[in-house]
Amino acid sequence: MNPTILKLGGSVITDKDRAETLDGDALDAAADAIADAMENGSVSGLVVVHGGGSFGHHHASEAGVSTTEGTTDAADAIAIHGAMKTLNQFVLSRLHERGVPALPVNPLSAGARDAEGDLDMPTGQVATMLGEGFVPVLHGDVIATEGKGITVLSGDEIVTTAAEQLSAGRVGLCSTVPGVLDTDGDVIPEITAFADAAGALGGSDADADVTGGMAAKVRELLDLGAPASVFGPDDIGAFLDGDTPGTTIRGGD
Ligand SMILES: Nc1ncnc2c1ncn2[C@@H]1O[C@H](COP(=O)(O)OP(=O)(O)OP(=O)(O)O)[C@@H](O)[C@H]1O
Ligand SMILES: C=C(C)CCOP(=O)(O)O
Repeated sequence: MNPTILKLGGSVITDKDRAETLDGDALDAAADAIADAMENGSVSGLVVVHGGGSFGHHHASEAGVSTTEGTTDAADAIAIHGAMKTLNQFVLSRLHERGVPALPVNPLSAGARDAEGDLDMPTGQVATMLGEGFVPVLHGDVIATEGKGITVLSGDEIVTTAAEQLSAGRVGLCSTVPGVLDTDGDVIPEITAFADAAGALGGSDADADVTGGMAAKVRELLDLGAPASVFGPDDIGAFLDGDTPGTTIRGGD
């Protein structure tokens, strides 16, 4: 099976400017699109990953923790991780309400980074869940990091790692924007090098973002040996049905 990996941006399913605030309507719409695609057979194996939005980013920002800055304070780690599990529970419930057999996978308990920052995240449990017909739902999290305590692991990094290890057939990242935008605000159809969009690329509009917004997303996806789509919330259904909405990012093989 070559599963489809779909990331729901934290900025889509939460109000990123207000701490621990869900965007229930946006999450319902995303869950509807996923349930419809499962029901009509457009996707067989699906892995969902969601970002932090105002749950993870708010607590990480308060604690001064990012993908590179760590902490050895267990209370800070649990504040960030606990908020992500709360958001994960919301995502699971909305999927369950629609009959999607979603199961949680918490990265803190499943992986680590070495002193060079390289991520080791085994995905055997995800593959077995897929084989048994479940929809694994992973999320951005904190992760033990050699020499730094814990650091933040972004949902985007989980997407690229899982895509490689599971030989994903399709990879899609849903954010608040309809794709990667150029300096005129138009969607760039295809990016094959960072220079294609560098002039327009920035971080997230949200003050509390600790993982680098669109610029970090594009860098991450260029490292992936398979094409990935970046699109907005209205295009989740189209992506799951096999279209390539928004921006296609093609890195080297
Ligand atoms: N050139 C660009 N094109 C599109 N978005 C851009 C660009 N430059 C900066 N951005 C910002 O990047 C944001 C997307 O990154 P962000 O990290 O917020 O995404 P997300 O994955 O949806 O959320 P989260 O990180 O919480 O999961 C957009 O909402 C926009 O504010
Ligand atoms: C802030 C935390 C804990 C996760 C961040 O994941 P992202 O929103 O995908 O960048």
